Amino acid sequence: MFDTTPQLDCAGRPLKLDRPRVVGIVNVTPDSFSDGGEHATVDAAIAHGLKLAEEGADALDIGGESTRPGADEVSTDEEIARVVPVIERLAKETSLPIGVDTSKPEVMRAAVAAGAGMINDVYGLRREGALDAAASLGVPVVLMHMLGEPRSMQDDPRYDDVVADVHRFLAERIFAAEMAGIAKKNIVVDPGFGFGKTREHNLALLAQLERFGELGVPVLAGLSRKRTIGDLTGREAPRDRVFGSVAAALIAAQRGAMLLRVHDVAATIDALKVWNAVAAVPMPRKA
Ligand SMILES: Nc1nc2ncc(COP(=O)(O)OP(=O)(O)O)nc2c(=O)[nH]1
Repeated sequence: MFDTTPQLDCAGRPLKLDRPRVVGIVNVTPDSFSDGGEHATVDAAIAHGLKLAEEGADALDIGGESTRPGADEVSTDEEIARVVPVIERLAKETSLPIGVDTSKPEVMRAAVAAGAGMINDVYGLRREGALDAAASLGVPVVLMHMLGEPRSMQDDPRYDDVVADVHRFLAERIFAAEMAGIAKKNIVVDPGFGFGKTREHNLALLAQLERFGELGVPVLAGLSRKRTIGDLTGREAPRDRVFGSVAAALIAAQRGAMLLRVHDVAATIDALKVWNAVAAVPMPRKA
């Protein structure tokens, strides 16, 4: 009997989507909003990736350029120098699917050559050459919504209807990806929490996350340690936003997210274990 459970084939490393899966974040950056500088060196990032794998992450996402509002641009060479050694070592020392969080085609190619099996692009493959690079690499892609550019996206984000607008954008990016030769089974979408959104926009997107399931591809949610969590909980420091982040991850899972991109892997996995146990309980037939 064929196993019909959807899964992503990340360069030979399967990521089964039979239940919400946890993607651990490894930022090899000096200035990430969430953990800037904590894992900025290659060795520190590798150690952090191994720790997240130990904690039970289902996949890792390696980023070499901060995408926070106002972040400094990183050159292609610098970004490659940051992520490739980390990807190489983590691909060797773990059996986890490894994503690269980049928008640059050259970084995508170098990362996949080093062992990455998924491309996570906050620009939704809109940069010059990105669609063709991703199509030629043949690995799953995460298409995320962002309003404008990181530098200015939070200045004064406005939408007619944020859920409908983001939904339309993602539908267009799925179409563009398929036209470029990316198979639909290799496409994941992400509403891009915090990428040109106010707190109200982020809450509307989370409340109506199920709408994105209509696009026919898995949904990834990345709320971990973000400003909206901080605003709601009064936790100024990102590392103090674990409980709020876990709550948001659970809500996203309940509303259809199959991939949860988080910093706090162990805490999120514990919460999902409780959620999965309850989700597995057979419910009595409705009369
Ligand atoms: N698909 C996806 N990718 C993302 N990459 C970075 C960040 C920002 O978070 P972080 O990586 O912790 O910070 P920084 O970009 O400052 O490194 N958020 C997302 C997200 O929500 N979705």
